[in-house]
Amino acid sequence: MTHPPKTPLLDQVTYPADLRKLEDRDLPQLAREVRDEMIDAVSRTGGHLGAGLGVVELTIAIHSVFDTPDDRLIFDVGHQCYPHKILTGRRDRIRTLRQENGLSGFTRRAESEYDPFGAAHSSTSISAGLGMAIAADLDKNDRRVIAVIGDGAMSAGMAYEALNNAGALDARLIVILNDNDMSIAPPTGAMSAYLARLASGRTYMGFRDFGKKLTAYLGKNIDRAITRAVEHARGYVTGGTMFEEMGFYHIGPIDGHSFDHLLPVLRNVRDNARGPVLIHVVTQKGKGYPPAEAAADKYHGVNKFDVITGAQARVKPNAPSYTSVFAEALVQEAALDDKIVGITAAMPNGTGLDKLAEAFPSRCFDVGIAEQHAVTFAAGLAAEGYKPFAALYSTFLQRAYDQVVHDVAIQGLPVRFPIDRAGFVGADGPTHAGSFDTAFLATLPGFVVMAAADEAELKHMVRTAAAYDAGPISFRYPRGEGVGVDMPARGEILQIGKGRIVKEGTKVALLSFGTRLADCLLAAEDLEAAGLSTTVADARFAKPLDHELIRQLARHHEMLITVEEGSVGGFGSQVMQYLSSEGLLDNGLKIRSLVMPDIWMEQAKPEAMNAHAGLDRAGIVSTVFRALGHGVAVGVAG
Ligand SMILES: Cc1ncc(C[n+]2csc(CCOP(=O)(O)OP(=O)(O)O)c2C)c(N)n1
Ligand SMILES: CC(=O)[C@@H](O)[C@H](O)COP(=O)(O)O
Ligand SMILES: [Mg+2]
Repeated sequence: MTHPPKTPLLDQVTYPADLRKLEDRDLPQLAREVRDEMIDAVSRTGGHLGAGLGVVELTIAIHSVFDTPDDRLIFDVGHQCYPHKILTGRRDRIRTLRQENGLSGFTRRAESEYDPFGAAHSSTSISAGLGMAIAADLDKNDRRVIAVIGDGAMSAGMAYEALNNAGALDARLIVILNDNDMSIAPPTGAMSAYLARLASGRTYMGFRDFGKKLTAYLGKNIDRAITRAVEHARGYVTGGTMFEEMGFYHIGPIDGHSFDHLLPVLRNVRDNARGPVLIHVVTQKGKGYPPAEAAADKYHGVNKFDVITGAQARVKPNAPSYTSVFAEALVQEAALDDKIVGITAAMPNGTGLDKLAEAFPSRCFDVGIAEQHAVTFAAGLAAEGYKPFAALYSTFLQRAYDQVVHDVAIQGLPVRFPIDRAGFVGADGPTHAGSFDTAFLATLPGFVVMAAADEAELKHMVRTAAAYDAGPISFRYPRGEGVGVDMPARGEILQIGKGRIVKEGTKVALLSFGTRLADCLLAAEDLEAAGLSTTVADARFAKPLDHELIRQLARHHEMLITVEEGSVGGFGSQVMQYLSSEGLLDNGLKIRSLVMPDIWMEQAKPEAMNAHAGLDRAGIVSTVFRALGHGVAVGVAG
């Protein structure tokens, strides 16, 4: 590998049509060059490396055999799509990955006609593919639809809902199961074990007999009912796979890095498949880059790195990450209370629950990519007197909302919800932003909804949640590092529903919910310098609200501004509801509610996103000036 890479063959390929002009014998070289290009690019941008390295040959083979973009190719999650982007007219922008105004780190319809469906949350590809396959049938169009889904993504219930429906509809859908025996962490669950048995139990098929068998099953002029009966009988004789029992013709396992395996199978399926087909390919996450192959996480998500050594750039943090503060606080409380248990949905490292698993392996559960199950599993534990901490990213908690309402809130079960990645997350963009959790939780009767203003507050909230058994309780905190405050040896138990005044003033009141407090304090300095005496308060709770604090701020200030890194409908809306219902808006109080803007904000650095949203120091100051009728507007705050 040279750096920057020499790519004479790839230089001839801008789109798949160029790729399809190459001979089969050229494709291994093309794969080497795509890999080199991708490693070089991600070494400069950071991003998801391991998954894409594992599907270089598969991506090339699919674009070589199928007539993309007319044949639809959908990647599940989409974090493995960098080779696909390099081969579909976006190589020239691949070094803008996940940056402001750059390429998305996932597939996006708005970005390319080669991305027929956006992704980022997992396990959606089969459903979307089925929709497109049925649309093709209704249009009497013979386009093919291919969904590439990983073994990790196959641990989510939605994938089975789709398989179940596809099998029944006998849809012409091609599902390629990319089995690299990895999720972000090593996979969990019975499905993973089943796939491992399939991958090891059934030797790679010889292609002569395979070709005859596949053509016999898939043959154009043989009545489908007969072939399905034959296939079903085969299942009884040879022990059909779960996929076959669900109506799919199951092919594989085949070697997902061998063009000698991939090309004949894909061509045969392209030319003969009449019903749903599942092709089981076995690949290696991180393939072709030794530092990734050797890493426990296969370089799933990496910072910028040195291509030669694989050493990732590490910025020395000024303060511990919120995730590490949560994890350490939880382990500390779990050591004192054996009813505390942790649940993660395939994100042990991302949520920090790997630390709980190390300390108390029998009290930490990785349920796979199964957020709905995670929440109701936690509810079951709570029903039996345990104290479950279901740690989910804000964006992924969205997937389990009905479970939160129906299984936890209505029953008033004391499930604890540590909500990580709350607010803007930066490089992952709108699909991963933690925008809505306050809005969708604070509307639920009986829910306690907290937000940590800094890492010390987070430690208090972990202790408070551990001690709170009266019903469901959540606490949100952002991606990244804290602000560098002094840390208590152990968190304190906060009084439920009580906020705190951080700075006394008389004219303007800034009421913060969450980590925007730091910017509120800086804005207060600027406002004081402009002669505006400013109070800063930390609400701590969006539910129950601190009515006494809010009344005091409303009655003794000319202006009240709420600030939160969340969508409209959250904390500020709760405060407005209270103020209006109490008649506290009837005496001319100037009020503004600063929230994340009502747009899908594309990826950028989180601080830039907060500035664009008017949620930073300058945006808060300009809002006050505008509301008081003087000064210039800064930022785009609405
Ligand atoms: C609903 C949801 N939960 C969690 C995640 C986080 N996540 C991203 S990729 C991934 C693992 C995917 O594993 P697999 O499908 O096997 O793909 P691989 O990385 O192995 O190629 C997870 C858990 C997500 N994207 N969506
Ligand atoms: C693809 C995916 O969904 C995860 O890898 C996600 O990008 C992780 O986000 P963090 O980097 O914030 O842990
Ligand atoms: Mg995998």
